[in-house]
Amino acid sequence: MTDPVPVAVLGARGRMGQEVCRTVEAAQDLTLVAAVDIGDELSSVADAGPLVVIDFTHPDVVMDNLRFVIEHGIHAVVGTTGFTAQRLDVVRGWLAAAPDVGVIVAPNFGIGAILSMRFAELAAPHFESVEIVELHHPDKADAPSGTAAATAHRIAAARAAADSPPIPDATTTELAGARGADIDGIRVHAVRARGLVAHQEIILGAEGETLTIRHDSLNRSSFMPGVVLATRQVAAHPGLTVGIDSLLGL
Ligand SMILES: NC(=O)C1=CN([C@@H]2O[C@H](COP(=O)(O)OP(=O)(O)OC[C@H]3O[C@@H](n4cnc5c(N)ncnc54)[C@H](OP(=O)(O)O)[C@@H]3O)[C@@H](O)[C@H]2O)C=CC1
Ligand SMILES: O=C(O)C1=N[C@H](C(=O)O)C[C@H](O)C1
Repeated sequence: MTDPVPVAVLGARGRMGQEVCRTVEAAQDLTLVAAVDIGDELSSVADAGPLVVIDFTHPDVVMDNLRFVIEHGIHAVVGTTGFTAQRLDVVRGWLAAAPDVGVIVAPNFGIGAILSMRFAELAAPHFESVEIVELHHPDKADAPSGTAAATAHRIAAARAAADSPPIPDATTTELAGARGADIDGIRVHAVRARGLVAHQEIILGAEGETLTIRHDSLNRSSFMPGVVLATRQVAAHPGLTVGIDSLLGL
């Protein structure tokens, strides 16, 4: 039997971090060597000797964390949101100097959420209209969600590849925000309400029919199979991997 993979968790006292620590401790092939949160020294992560760092912190700090981890030759599984195309390019730049290091950045590790994004991408060119509604707990720092932004980018790319016409919208008078955010021409609406965890609807419309693709994360255990899969595989995937679709064969 091989030794368990040493894992450190950043954001360990947070909602996701606590769930990830419990999951790592319960997995026979993984071992938790550091659980770090705000106020702890990042150097304690390197001192603990992890093969993989899992980051669920905050969009404002995740880039500093990633640079530290990559510079120390540690693989990273990142669930923290806030990754723009520019940020991903910066990560690729750091990885160019550390070609053996693997980094997986995924806006959503829930298998159902990942599938729903794929379904939306497939459906979008076949419908005149498409809008996204994401619904989350009110303690969430970022809006719209990373998942919604990624879904919008993928839908827009699929529509562009299919030469889809612009989405119809006759709005000429608007209270700011009423039509949501515009991400690559796709309208994204964010709802925050106590009791919710993480939910998303992609509403597609054509003459005489609508299709609604809905995903619900009812608790944070929904993200754990994807996090564990990425943690097990990241060392075998040097460079930057965005999303875990490829690990799932999608
Ligand atoms: N990819 C996915 O599948 C998922 C992604 N997420 C994303 O993960 C991130 C975290 O979400 P969630 O757990 O709900 O948020 P929380 O606020 O509950 O947890 C974040 C934790 O990170 C801590 N933290 C802040 N700065 C640092 C730092 N510099 N070093 C170490 N820890 C730090 C926070 O401390 P403090 O509270 O004191 O600031 C907090 O304990 C968000 O970006 C969220 O969108 C969430 C769910 C699933
Ligand atoms: O903050 C959350 O809770 C979540 N964040 C991720 C996102 O912004 O997409 C993933 C999931 O929606 C839960």
